[in-house]
Amino acid sequence: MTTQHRPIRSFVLRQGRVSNAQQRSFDTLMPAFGLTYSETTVDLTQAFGRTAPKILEIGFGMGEPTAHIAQHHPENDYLGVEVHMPGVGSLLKQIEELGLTNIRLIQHDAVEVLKNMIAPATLDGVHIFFPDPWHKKRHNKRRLIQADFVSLLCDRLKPGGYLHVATDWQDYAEQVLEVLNNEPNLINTADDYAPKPEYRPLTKFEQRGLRLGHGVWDLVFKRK
Ligand SMILES: C[S@@+](CC[C@H](N)C(=O)[O-])C[C@H]1O[C@@H](n2cnc3c(N)ncnc32)[C@H](O)[C@@H]1O
Repeated sequence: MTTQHRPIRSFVLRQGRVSNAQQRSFDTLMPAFGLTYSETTVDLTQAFGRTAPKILEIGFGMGEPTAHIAQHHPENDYLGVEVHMPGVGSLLKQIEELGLTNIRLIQHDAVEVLKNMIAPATLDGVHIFFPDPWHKKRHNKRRLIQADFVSLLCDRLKPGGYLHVATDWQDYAEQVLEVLNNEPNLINTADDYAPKPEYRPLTKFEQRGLRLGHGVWDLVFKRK
């Protein structure tokens, strides 16, 4: 176990302009796989056209883990929320290439989506992989995982549903652990950090980081 603070992936994610291919995927596939943000709750059964476990992913970035997980778990439906348009285009392209039918996307702020579009007790799981670390002390308050946000997540999770957070910043991991431990509606599935669940793929950045001795922390909690 390492105690370094260097990020493995956070700065690797390309936050650049939308490529032509991403734009094309966005234009052609968003009508089929995208949900428009609205201030009324969405019927997820209708949106996916079937009854199946519904997993929300917040901030999927370029979407490789999302596509991988959806491909290997066709029994589940995955709702991805991301603000970054090249990422949305990139995941749509993977949906097309892999022929996936169990992903829907919303390009919007996930906090507003949770508040307004997701009905209470509807989610079977929530994935938050490598949330922006906001590593400067004065920016820590911008971090997504805070007590109010976690309480909102708990309200939207079904009893028995899970929350899975992964981060490569040790001090963020410690903060997440503290916030989740303090949420009365959650119970830790491990003593503190969890082993990486089988479904979360190791990306090449993570593999490289692990080879260099950097750490990644998974936290998996269950809704009571
Ligand atoms: C460090 S990246 C990680 C991306 C991806 N999960 C991964 O593992 O590669 C964090 C992502 O969260 C997205 N994000 C941050 N705040 C968000 C919010 N409030 N709603 C939706 N997406 C958000 C950012 O646009 C960014 O793509």
